Amino acid sequence: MAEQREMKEKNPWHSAVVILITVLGITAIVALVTTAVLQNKPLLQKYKYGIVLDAGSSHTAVYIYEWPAEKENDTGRVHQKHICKVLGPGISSYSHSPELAGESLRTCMKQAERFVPIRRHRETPLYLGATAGMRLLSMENQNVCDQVLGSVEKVLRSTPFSYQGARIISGQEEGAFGWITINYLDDRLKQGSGTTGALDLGGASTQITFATNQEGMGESAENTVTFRLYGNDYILYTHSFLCYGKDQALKKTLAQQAQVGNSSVLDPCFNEGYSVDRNYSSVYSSPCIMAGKPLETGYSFTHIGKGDASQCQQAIRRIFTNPGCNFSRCSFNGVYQPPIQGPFGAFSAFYFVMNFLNLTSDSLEGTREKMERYCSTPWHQIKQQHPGVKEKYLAEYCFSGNYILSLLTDGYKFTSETWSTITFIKKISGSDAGWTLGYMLNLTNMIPAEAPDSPPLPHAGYVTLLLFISLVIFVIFLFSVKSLWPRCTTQTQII
Ligand SMILES: Nc1nc2c(ncn2[C@@H]2O[C@H](COP(=O)(O)OP(=O)(O)OP(=O)(O)O)[C@@H](O)[C@H]2O)c(=O)[nH]1
Ligand SMILES: [Ca+2]
Repeated sequence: MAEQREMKEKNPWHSAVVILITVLGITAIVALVTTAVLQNKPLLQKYKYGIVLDAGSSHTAVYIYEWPAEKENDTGRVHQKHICKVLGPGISSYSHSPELAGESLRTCMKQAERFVPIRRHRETPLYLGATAGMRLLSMENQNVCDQVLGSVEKVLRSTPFSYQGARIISGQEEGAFGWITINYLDDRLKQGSGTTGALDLGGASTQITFATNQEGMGESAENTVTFRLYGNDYILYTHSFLCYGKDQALKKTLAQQAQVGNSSVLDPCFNEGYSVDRNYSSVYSSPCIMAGKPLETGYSFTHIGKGDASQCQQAIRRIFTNPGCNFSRCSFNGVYQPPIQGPFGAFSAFYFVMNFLNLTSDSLEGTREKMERYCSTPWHQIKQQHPGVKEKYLAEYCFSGNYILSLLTDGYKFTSETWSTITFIKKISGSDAGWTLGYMLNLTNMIPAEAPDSPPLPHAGYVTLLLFISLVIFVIFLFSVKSLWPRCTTQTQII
C-alpha cells in the first residue's frame, strides 16, 4: 500500500507534462491572438486634407475636406471638416478693382491654416473653381476676367498649401461633379445600384444631371458625360443653363416686364406693398439680357409689388424661349433632355428657397397653393412675420418660389407624379451638396475606376473569428487532456 502511494506520488510525471503543455498551449494561443490583433489593428488615425474654393456668381465659399490617410479610395470616407463663407460678393463682381478679388479671400484662407494641422499644410492640395459669374465676365471682358483670376491666384499661391490652380469650370463639370458629390456621400457609387440625379440652382446658372441608359443618349454629345467608378459604368445626361440661375432669371423677368421710359413696374412676383426705386442699369447690366437694353442707363423706375403667383408664373414662362426642338425631346430653349429618371436631390437655392417657404415635403398642388398664399400676403406682414431674415432674400421669395416651380415643371417637365421624387437637400452626412467635393475627388484620383480589393472580412470580424477558433482549439485540447488523465491514473494504480 505504502509502495503504491509512493508510486502514485512519484509517477505523476505525466501531470507535470500536462501542466507544461497546458501552459505552453495557453501561451501559444495568447501569443497568436495578440500578434494577429497587433498586426491588424488600425494604425493610429492619420488624416489628410484638401481645400476647394467655390467661386460662385453670388459669393465664394472655402471648403476644407478631411479623410483618413490610409482609406483614400474608400467611398464615403471624405467629409467636410469646415466651410468658410467669404465676406462680400463673388469674385466676378470685382471687375472694377480685380486686385480686391484676391484680397477678399485672405480671411478664410487664414482660417483654413488653423483648421488644417501645420504638418499637413504643404501637402494639402488647394483648388479654386469659378462658375457662372466668371463665365459671364469672360464673355463680357476676357482681359478683366484674366486679371481677376490672376489676383486670386496671387493670394492662393501665398498660402502654405499646395496650390493646384484657379480656373473657370465648365457647366458640364459643374453638373457632373455635383452628381458625383451627392452619390458619393450617399454611398451609392460602390453599390453600383440606383443613383440620385442632381439639381443645382445657383445665382447665375442652373444644372440638371442624372444617370440614364444608353438608348436615351447619343442624340446630343455635349450633354453626355461618362464615368467608370468602382467598376461601374455610368452615362450621365447633364446640362447647365447659363443665365437661368435665380438672380439672372430675376433680372430677365424684370427686364421683360419693364419698358424703358416707364417710371414704374407693377411686378406680380413681389408682395403687395413692396416698393423700391431702381436704376434700369441694375436690371440690364448683364450679358444675359440681350434685347431691349436702353442706350442711356440713367433712367430709374419704381419697382412695385402686385403679389400674384399665377401672373408671376406667366411672366416667368416668357423667359424660357421655345425655338423648336431638333431632338426627340427637349427641356426648354431647344435643349435636348431625355425622360427624367429620379430620384433627385435638389440643392443650393432650390433648398434655401423651398426650406424657407416650408415646401420641402409638399405635393406639386400643395406647393402651388402655398405659393399663391405667400405671394398674396402683404409685404408689411411678411416683414413682421420674419424679422430676422435679410430683406433682400425676403423680398425675392415670391419670385424665387415661383421660378423654382416653373423651372422644374415647365422647364424640366416634372409632373405631379414625378414631383415627389425630388428631395430638397442642403447637406448629406454633414457635407454640403455641391460640385466641390466631386471636383476634388476627381482631381486627387480618389475614386478609382475599378473596385479596390478588400479583405474578405472586416477587422472586427477577423479578430472575433480568430478568438473563436483559438477558443475551440483550447477547449478541444482541454478535453483531450481530461480524457488522458484517468487513463494515466489507472495505469499507476495497476502498477
Ligand atoms: N434665401 C437664401 N438665399 C441664399 C442663401 N445663400 C445664398 N443664397 C442665394 O441663392 C442663390 C444661389 O446661391 P449659390 O448657390 O451660392 O450661387 P452661386 O454659387 O454663387 O452661383 P453660381 O455661380 O450660379 O453657381 C443666390 O441668389 C444667393 O444669393 C441663403 O442662405 N438664403
Ligand atoms: Ca454654385
